[in-house]
Amino acid sequence: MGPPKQLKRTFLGFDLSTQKLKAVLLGSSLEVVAAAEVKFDTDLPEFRTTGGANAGIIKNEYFVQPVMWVKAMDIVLDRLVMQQADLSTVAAISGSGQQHGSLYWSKHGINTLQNLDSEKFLHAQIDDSAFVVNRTPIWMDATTTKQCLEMEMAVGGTLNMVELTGSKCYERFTGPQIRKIYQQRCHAYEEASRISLVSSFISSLFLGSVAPIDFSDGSGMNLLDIRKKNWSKECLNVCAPDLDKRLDIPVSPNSILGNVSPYFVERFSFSPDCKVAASTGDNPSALSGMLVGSSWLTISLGTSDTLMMSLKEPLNWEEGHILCHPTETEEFMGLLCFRNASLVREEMNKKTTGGNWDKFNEYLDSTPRGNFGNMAVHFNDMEIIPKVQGILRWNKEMNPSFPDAARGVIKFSSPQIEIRALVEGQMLHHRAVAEDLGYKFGPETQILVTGGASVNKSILQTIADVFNAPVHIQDEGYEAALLGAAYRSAYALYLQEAGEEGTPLCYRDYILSLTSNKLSLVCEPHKDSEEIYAPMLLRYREMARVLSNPNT
Ligand SMILES: Nc1ncnc2c1ncn2[C@@H]1O[C@H](COP(=O)(O)OP(=O)(O)O)[C@@H](O)[C@H]1O
Ligand SMILES: O=C(CO)[C@@H](O)[C@H](O)COP(=O)(O)O
Repeated sequence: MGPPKQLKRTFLGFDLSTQKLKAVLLGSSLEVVAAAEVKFDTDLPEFRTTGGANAGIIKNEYFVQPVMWVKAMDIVLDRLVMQQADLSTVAAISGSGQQHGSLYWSKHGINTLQNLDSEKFLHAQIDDSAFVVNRTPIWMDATTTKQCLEMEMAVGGTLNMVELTGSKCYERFTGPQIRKIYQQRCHAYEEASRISLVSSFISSLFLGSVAPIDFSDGSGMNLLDIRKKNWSKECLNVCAPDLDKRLDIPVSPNSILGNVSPYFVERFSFSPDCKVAASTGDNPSALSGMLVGSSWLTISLGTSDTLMMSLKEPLNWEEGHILCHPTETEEFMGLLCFRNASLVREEMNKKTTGGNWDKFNEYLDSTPRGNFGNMAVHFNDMEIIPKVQGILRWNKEMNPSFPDAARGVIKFSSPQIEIRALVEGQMLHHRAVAEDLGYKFGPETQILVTGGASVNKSILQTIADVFNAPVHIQDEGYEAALLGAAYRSAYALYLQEAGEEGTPLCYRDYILSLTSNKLSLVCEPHKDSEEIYAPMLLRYREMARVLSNPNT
């Protein structure tokens, strides 16, 4: 007799983020059984991405070809199989997707999705003709200022948009992006039978039909009423005509959407009973993968740097975002996203050390906290908060009464000082934005960091010092967004199986009852951190102001 069914169960999670598609297979104790990834720049060079994205000819325009993501799915599944991953044991699947990006399905594409031939690769079937927009906008795109203004004006102003959807209109949010396509490529909009987010696209592939959008990732569109957890008719109307049909009704991120499509049963031996759960955005998924209490601040250092926190009630933030919570579905999450993050650190690393992170850390560690008064703000691309672009360096004498130097013409005297000024400047920026929105850092603050750069202890130490709080990482060694996807699939299945009977455990209790994934304290702030960084926070704010208004 084989082991009981429960013991053989595994859970499959995907994270389709900016630079990679990652997959993880978790066993019944949520331990990692197999993992694989596909890096777009290097594994799929034919798509010519840099940092996972294609830059357009217009300033601040970024897109990808959706077929790249389909091809990546073919490869990542093959890589799992090569590791002897037994996909017949998968009980449920879910995904995490970079937020805000959108895909526009043609009628033909939907038909293909529903009738996949298991003898062929996905990308040989779901090809360019499956989408009516083949340069599909992703979160890095910031070309929709006009549409943002129009949408806000049509709902009665910025505050009304914030009150309704949890965010003012942001260029990368999906609503303004859809409106731009409707205005500039009216024919393509008309031909688009359905619109997916990157997250719901992952579920769609496995379901064999276009999956609904979950209301946590749906909160990143400027279209969802975050209190009602449904589309706001007002926002849909001011965005584009007949949008409700193209979006379908949003669902809870804890939903099971159906069984895996026959394609995966025939090609990869998935069980026909394997369930496909709703996928969600990578930041909500990261919060789901970080099993901490609501008082923790969580930080993801992915392509973007993001700060996330759980909130009982939605706040009316004029900057930043309030999203529906991905697991405690009556609650909310706060999200602050910063564009100038890993790619800026990476560029500095290339320039100063030829791309050697060990050397980068050696340089960072060789300079004192506070950097002898040298500070920098690096907004290489237009930052999200504040909406400013440019680089500014100040040494200790520099202040706003030296406007010429303030324009960033001076470079520091050594790579060591450059690197510390960059990393301290980024973290001061993140802290200042959070504080300015009312987030209180105090002796009780604890931070959990995830994302690609969370392996870097010297950056984590700078975070501990600038935020004056202990920094932890998860022991598992996999990123929280990816783990969160697999965890959520397990929970969605548990809820479905619990049915109407009894009171099911809440997400955190259920996941903690299965997993032994622990946190490790990696860095404590130095005793004099507040003394050093409190005045630098004030100086950072002044630098951001000067950068916004160079003539003042
Ligand atoms: N040792 C390191 N130190 C600092 N940053 C690192 C290190 N290793 C990887 N990274 C950064 O991690 C980023 C990728 O993070 P990841 O979370 O995988 O991105 P995404 O999820 O957005 O695709 C890279 O851009 C790289 O700069
Ligand atoms: O735009 C946002 C959040 O609002 C970004 O955080 C994207 O969700 C991309 O995430 P990463 O690939 O950087 O993890």
